Amino acid sequence: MADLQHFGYFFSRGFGPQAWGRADWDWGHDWTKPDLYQQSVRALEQAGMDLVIAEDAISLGSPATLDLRIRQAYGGPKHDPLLLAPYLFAATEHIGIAPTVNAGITPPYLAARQAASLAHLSSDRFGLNVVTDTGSARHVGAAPLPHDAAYDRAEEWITLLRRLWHSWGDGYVGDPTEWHFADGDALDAFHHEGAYFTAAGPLNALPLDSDPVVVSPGGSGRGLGFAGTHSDVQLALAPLTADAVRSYRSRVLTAAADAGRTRDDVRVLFVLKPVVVSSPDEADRLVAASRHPSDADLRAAAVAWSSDSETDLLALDLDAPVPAGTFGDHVSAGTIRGLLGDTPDAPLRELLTRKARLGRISTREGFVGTAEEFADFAEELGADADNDGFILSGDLHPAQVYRMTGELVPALRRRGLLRREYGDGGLRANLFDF
Ligand SMILES: Cc1cc2nc3c(=O)[nH]c(=O)nc-3n(C[C@H](O)[C@H](O)[C@H](O)COP(=O)(O)O)c2cc1C
Repeated sequence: MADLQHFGYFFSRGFGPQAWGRADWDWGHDWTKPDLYQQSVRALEQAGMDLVIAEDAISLGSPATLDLRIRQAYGGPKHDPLLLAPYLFAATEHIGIAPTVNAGITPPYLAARQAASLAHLSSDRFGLNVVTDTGSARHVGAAPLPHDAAYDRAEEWITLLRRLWHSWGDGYVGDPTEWHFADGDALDAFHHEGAYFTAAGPLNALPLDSDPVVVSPGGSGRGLGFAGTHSDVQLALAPLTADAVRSYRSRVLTAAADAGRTRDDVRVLFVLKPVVVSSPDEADRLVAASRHPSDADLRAAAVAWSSDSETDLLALDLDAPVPAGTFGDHVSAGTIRGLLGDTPDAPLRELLTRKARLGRISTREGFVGTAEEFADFAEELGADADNDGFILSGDLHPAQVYRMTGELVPALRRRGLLRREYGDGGLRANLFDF
């Protein structure tokens, strides 16, 4: 039997129109109502997932590219996943829920209080996915910060949240025989004036047995440093070869060691979007069909990348390289790299063709395969790269969840890679019990 790994789900479109543009839309769920998400998280809990992470952005993006962002609902609308979390907790017992919270948007006192309230309500199943996007600063009257300064601010933010969560010290007594609720003198009425925030303690929420779980997704040097220092889970995006996984893990674990933490204090979970099919022949057929994408396939890829890059790729010449200066300052370097790769001079048609092409998991060229082939792959990365586990990514829609996990869960369980039961300690225990 292989060692157990950790599995979770990234609700990658955020709290928006799940399945829009796909046949699953005709299941007729109303994406603005809780039932769709409650059904999905129940299925994911039955599947033994540690947690569900909800993507979010508070903005529809640059005013110049609003139509690109919403025409196919790639960039919005998005409702606030923090407010969806209580509905998901009410529908489940063990799985953790980690909505995205932007450290530049939600003031630290408010974030600490919301997180503490949700951690109590859910019996410690709450986590926060801390992001540093600065493009939406204008919506709250803040100045956008450069990349590294946004991480400086996020470090100050999370340090303040922890100070607030601990601001009752051992002042909570809770003794009804003496009607003695708490010792005010033990509370930390601190005043913080930092580079980015002014805030005062103590928090007016009851202390917690353990801090809410902190998730982070940033993949730059600063992002991995933040993960090593502050996070319980790194939502990792990297090529899924043993070498790349080992190298990514070691960068996070080195940062953890530098911060006085150990490899057992942080889980590095790699994002994976599997296309699980029922036979190797079917997988081969899908991959072969994608070798020569149709104009409609290229257009769909162009629409998706236009939204992600907030740049109208549909207006460009398909048979010429993307002209220098096409991407404005608002576009993330990671997104540009994701599209251009190592070939910035390739014609756009070739770039989009690559994006539309699929590959087989059995040859490690892509993510199309049978459940057994995925289980082989997960087992191999566990053995060869000491991988902690994976975050599956997709819409939070029951049809999509079952399509992805229906055959995968039994295959992973037969290998001993996926839990069959939960402990009782909430999200932190899900992540650190093994
Ligand atoms: C897998 C993954 C998920 C992310 N999810 C979000 C998100 O939900 N909301 C957001 O604003 N940014 C999200 N980001 C962006 C990061 O928070 C960060 O702003 C961006 O990656 C830039 O930081 P970096 O240069 O350290 O990667 C995500 C990034 C990755 C790789």
